[in-house]
Amino acid sequence: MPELRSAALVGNPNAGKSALFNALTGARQKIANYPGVTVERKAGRLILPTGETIELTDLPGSYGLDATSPDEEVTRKVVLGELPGEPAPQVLVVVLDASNLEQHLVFAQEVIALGRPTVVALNMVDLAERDGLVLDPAALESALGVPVIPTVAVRRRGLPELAAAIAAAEERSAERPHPHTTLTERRVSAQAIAEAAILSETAQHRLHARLDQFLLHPWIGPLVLFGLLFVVFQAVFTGATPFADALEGGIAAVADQVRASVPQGMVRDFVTEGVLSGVGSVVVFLPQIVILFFFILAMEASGYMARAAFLMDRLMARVGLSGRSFIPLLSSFACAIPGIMATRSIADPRDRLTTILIAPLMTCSARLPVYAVIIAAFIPNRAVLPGVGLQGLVLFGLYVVGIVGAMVVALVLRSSVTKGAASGFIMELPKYQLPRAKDLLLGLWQRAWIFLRRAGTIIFTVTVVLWLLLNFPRAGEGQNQVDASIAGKLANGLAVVVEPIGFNRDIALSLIPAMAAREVAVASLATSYAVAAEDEEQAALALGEQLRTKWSLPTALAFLAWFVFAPQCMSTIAVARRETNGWKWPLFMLLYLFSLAYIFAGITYWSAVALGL
Ligand SMILES: Nc1nc2c(ncn2[C@@H]2O[C@H](COP(=O)(O)OP(=O)(O)OP(=O)(O)O)[C@@H](O)[C@H]2O)c(=O)[nH]1
Ligand SMILES: [Mg+2]
Repeated sequence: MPELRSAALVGNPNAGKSALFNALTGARQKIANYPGVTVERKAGRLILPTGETIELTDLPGSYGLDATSPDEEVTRKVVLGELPGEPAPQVLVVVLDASNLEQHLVFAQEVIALGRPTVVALNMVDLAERDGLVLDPAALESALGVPVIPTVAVRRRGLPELAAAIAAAEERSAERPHPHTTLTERRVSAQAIAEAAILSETAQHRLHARLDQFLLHPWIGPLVLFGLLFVVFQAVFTGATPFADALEGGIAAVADQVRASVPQGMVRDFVTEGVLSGVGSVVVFLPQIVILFFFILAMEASGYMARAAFLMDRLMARVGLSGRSFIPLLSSFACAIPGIMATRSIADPRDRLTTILIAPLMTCSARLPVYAVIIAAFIPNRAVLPGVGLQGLVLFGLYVVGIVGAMVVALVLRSSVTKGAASGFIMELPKYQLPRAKDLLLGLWQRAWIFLRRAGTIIFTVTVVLWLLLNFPRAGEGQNQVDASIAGKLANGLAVVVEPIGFNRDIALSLIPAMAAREVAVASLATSYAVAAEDEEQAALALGEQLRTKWSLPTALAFLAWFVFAPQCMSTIAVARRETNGWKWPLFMLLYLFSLAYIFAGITYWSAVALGL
């Protein structure tokens, strides 16, 4: 074989390819316990025991080389070397889930039959042992005709052996011509090979089977899911409050320090009004973000997420979608961008388009600061039932409105622009696993970092620009600075449009910069109130107190309703353009979401006024 330069990890979804990739290359690709996590190929550097460095590619999971979804197509093209200018990887590393051998052998045989240098990583042997399976790698090796290396990716077991086997992988096609086999033939032989490789099996599946009976029960299951989500939103409020208060106090103390030590003038105003009030008002939501992601990551790692998709399948079928759409939609709770990317695992193009179009309706974590600031200011912090706070309940309600909105929109789209029947849904349920503390902490750290980086880059930049636009031209004697500024004048124009739905000029002012990212709405409200403040004492007031004195309850509620729908995120539009190959659908998305935002904010405002709130 010519000098070894490249290898790729192939196998069924959820076999642990990305976990192996991370362990072998030191990368930090997302891993989670459900199929369809990786949707793009990703390359990294692997150093072999021989000292050579090769390029290792992580691929999306696949069930076969003739699969049709966009992510599986990537796998096929890379494996077969169909990408222009990119030769096929020299060594194929087939990753098998040892606890799910028979099923994973079906695709493995297809890859091995290509006759290329191949190594099998028999991964998750720890789970197989846990389930009472004793395997014989040697039997598997002789049945498959390629080296088989037992591994535990998450505990780094078997990695040096795997790397050595990659280095030693041999050219095989000449000696072992494989006839083309059909899927049925491969299924039959998969069963035979698995049987021969399994030395003994004790019935230890019982606990998990019982757990599934309970969690997948037609009506207990949804109840548990609903209850769980409910707990999450309660925790986001109650758990975060002390930390958020401490952060807020810290930022206020820094602002006081700046006021005391920097002489009065533009520099001081810039730091206190622009940076500390503006960016600081977003950063205080870090504890909420961390708590939300703690639950999301734990659900992903434990294997519960895929069960939730299974439970939702029936509901999704009613609106013309399948459980396949559930995972992209669920990812959209973090951010619509990975959510829209995750739709690549949906084979049916119309299912996929519908899912892309409704993904922005899922409440992404960027909305959390907006919701939380309004809820904390306007919704009394009292218990409706023992242990059930009103604030958490309202937050939960906002998430539900987003979900219901998405379902209604899906129903309408599926009977008009993306007309068609729901496609079937099959997804394998992953094994239950206890989330590993290290993975959880790493995941939380990554999410916290993403949040802080946004605050330091995009939110900071937009807030600085806004602060400049708010401060120039300077106000004359007796005139308010915001009224005199460029930003104030621009906002006056937009205010005419949004006044009918109960929005004031301050809100109009925050909506334009918030197109960059939703959290900017909070930062720009805080900055504009700090700039508009008559004196230092007023400027130092927390945003919540400013809102309470300046907004009516109907206005605050209309603002919440607006943010359930409004597509205020440039990056989402950009990703939708890339994933749908054109401007048509992102423009459609902008139009329908802004219309819904306007209509629902208006309905909310006028209903609240009519109710005398
Ligand atoms: N116990 C155990 N868990 C593992 C092992 N390898 C991976 N996992 C877990 O299995 C789950 C799936 O791992 P991934 O690496 O995301 O799987 P993948 O093959 O990349 O999946 P797709 O990207 O969806 O194709 C994760 O929860 C991992 O933590 C292993 O050897 N033992
Ligand atoms: Mg993966």
